[in-house]
Amino acid sequence: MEQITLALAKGRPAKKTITLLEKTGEHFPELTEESRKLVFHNSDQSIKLIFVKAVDVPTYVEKGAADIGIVGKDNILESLADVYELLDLKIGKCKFSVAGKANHYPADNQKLTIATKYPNVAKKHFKQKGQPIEIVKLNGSVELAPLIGLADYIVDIVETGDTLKENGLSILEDIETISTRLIVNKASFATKAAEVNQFIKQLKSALE
Ligand SMILES: Nc1ncnc2c1ncn2[C@@H]1O[C@H](COP(=O)(O)OP(=O)(O)OP(=O)(O)O)[C@@H](O)[C@H]1O
Ligand SMILES: O=P(O)(O)OC[C@H]1O[C@H](OP(=O)(O)OP(=O)(O)O)[C@H](O)[C@@H]1O
Repeated sequence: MEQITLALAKGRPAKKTITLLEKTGEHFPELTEESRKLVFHNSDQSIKLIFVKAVDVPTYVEKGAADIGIVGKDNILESLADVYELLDLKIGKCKFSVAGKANHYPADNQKLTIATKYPNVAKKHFKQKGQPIEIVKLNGSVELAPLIGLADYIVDIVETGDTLKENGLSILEDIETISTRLIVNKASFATKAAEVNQFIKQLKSALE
């Protein structure tokens, strides 16, 4: 059996993903919550685990630097990466929504300014609606943009809705539901079929 490289998103979803991984029966002896290491191996060295910034996971997988990636659907959609998405891990659940100070769009078809961490997702959504937009790409605190007049609306992740509520914003539309997914490099899916399928099988039973 060949070794597979598994890229995990660092940050918010990592803890639940690691718990799930441990449930597959694979043990990573050096992996602890405090560790700052970025590369780990399981006991029989069949899996190399690498920790990558969430937004970079689809790139690692598309380029073949990792055979498998575990990352939020938000990052997969935004990356436009050409990978197979094979499993929904049903964790990290949230959604993409459009929000603003007003709970409706202007009556005319005027160009709207949209602030977001996810320009590709926002462009695709408004293109489908035939709504002209201009994107303001931000890297966080997106809810601030409509409050200070930087944008008319935002496209952002909503989980509990608390951030919107506490900033006086309302949802105009939901775009898509998000959860953590397993993605696979297209070449690896052919050349390491046995290894990849075995890992997916283990994850599926850990999910039951
Ligand atoms: N309430 C939420 N807000 C943001 N992301 C969430 C939420 N709930 C689940 N997620 C998932 O967690 C991922 C974000 O994790 P995290 O915030 O650690 O990453 P990040 O945005 O890359 O972090 P950083 O702030 O370091 O840039 C998202 O890609 C999404 O799939
Ligand atoms: O609906 P809620 O439960 O309030 O969660 C949604 C918020 O969480 C995320 O921000 P994050 O904490 O990642 O901070 P950021 O501003 O750096 O993106 C997201 O961008 C929203 O702002």
